Amino acid sequence: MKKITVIGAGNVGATCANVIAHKDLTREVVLVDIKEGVAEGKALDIWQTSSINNFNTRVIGVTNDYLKTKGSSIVVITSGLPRKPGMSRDDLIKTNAAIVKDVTEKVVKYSPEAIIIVVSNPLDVMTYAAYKAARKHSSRVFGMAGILDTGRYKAFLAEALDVSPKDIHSLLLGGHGDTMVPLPRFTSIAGIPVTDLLNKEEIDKIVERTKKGGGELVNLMGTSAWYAPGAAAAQMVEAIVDDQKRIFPVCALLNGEYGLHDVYMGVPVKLGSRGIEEIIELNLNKEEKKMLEESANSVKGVMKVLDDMNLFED
Ligand SMILES: NC(=O)c1ccc[n+]([C@@H]2O[C@H](COP(=O)([O-])OP(=O)(O)OC[C@H]3O[C@@H](n4cnc5c(N)ncnc54)[C@H](O)[C@@H]3O)[C@@H](O)[C@H]2O)c1
Ligand SMILES: O=C(O)C[C@H](O)C(=O)O
Repeated sequence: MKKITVIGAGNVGATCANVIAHKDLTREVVLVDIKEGVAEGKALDIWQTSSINNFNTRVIGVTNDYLKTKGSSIVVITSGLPRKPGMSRDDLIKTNAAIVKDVTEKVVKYSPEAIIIVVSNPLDVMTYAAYKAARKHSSRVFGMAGILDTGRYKAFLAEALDVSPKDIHSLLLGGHGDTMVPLPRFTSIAGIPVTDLLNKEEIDKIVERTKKGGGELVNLMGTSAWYAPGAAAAQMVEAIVDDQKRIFPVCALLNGEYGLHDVYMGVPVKLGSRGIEEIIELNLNKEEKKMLEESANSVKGVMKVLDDMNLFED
């Protein structure tokens, strides 16, 4: 049985631990937070739903006690500030980079073999920071955003078409920001191309709403989303625990794929027990390539801010 740790017991971390427990993937989930009592309380609350929701997974909460995370196979990092209305995800970099570096070093000390899934924002650059801090192969350090972003895209499409979201398949590339690249050309409803079912104007409207999907929720709630993000990270955990070889858009380190180097961004990957087992390269048209390049430039701009912070030796 694999031990799973979730760092950060706030909105996303607690939701993720809760969904993992409901899936009954493992015996033990450790939830860690820096705030005294928060992880302990939420873990106990989740555990007390076990007889109601019919699962065995024991969720244990700890305050900053990494010894309890020892030997974890998978660690999800959600610690860090969420944005407020008027902020971009990139505005979080200074605070969250220091947090992500610190927690990753502690995680790796006690669980050197762990696969790390980063959720903290700005996602692509925080995943890069975790990769630098973890000093392990990039197939074992990656980020969650694409499942969330395609989840939003599918929800909007399901509503527009009045069909089940379960029948919608789609892909998305790029950074987890307003330059993300949803791909209508790779979107189908039970195999039927979406372009046969909706006109360009209707699709464009849904693509634009998807790109700003995080901000829409921040404006509604005063903080960012958690149900879909927590469930999306749990779906990645499930694919790894069960060696499912699922194809998901995941924030991965690119080393030449899509003509990009040394940058973390969303691309389709095969996810299994070894982490990222393959990065899938799509045959993009000129317009899609241009949008991906723009997205990469935007992520690189934020990487420069991280570099200037001099948190890492090399
Ligand atoms: N990748 C995505 O798609 C996605 C989606 C949603 C949220 N996020 C990001 O996830 C992060 C968490 O969001 P949230 O809504 O759960 O925020 P939150 O404020 O509800 O929770 C964050 C938690 O992290 C804890 N924390 C802070 N520093 C810590 C440390 N050093 N060690 C352990 N715990 C620490 C806080 O005490 C808090 O409980 C944010 O950065 C947010 O932007 C990313
Ligand atoms: O939008 C945010 O700040 C949080 C997250 O990245 C999201 O897309 O919900």
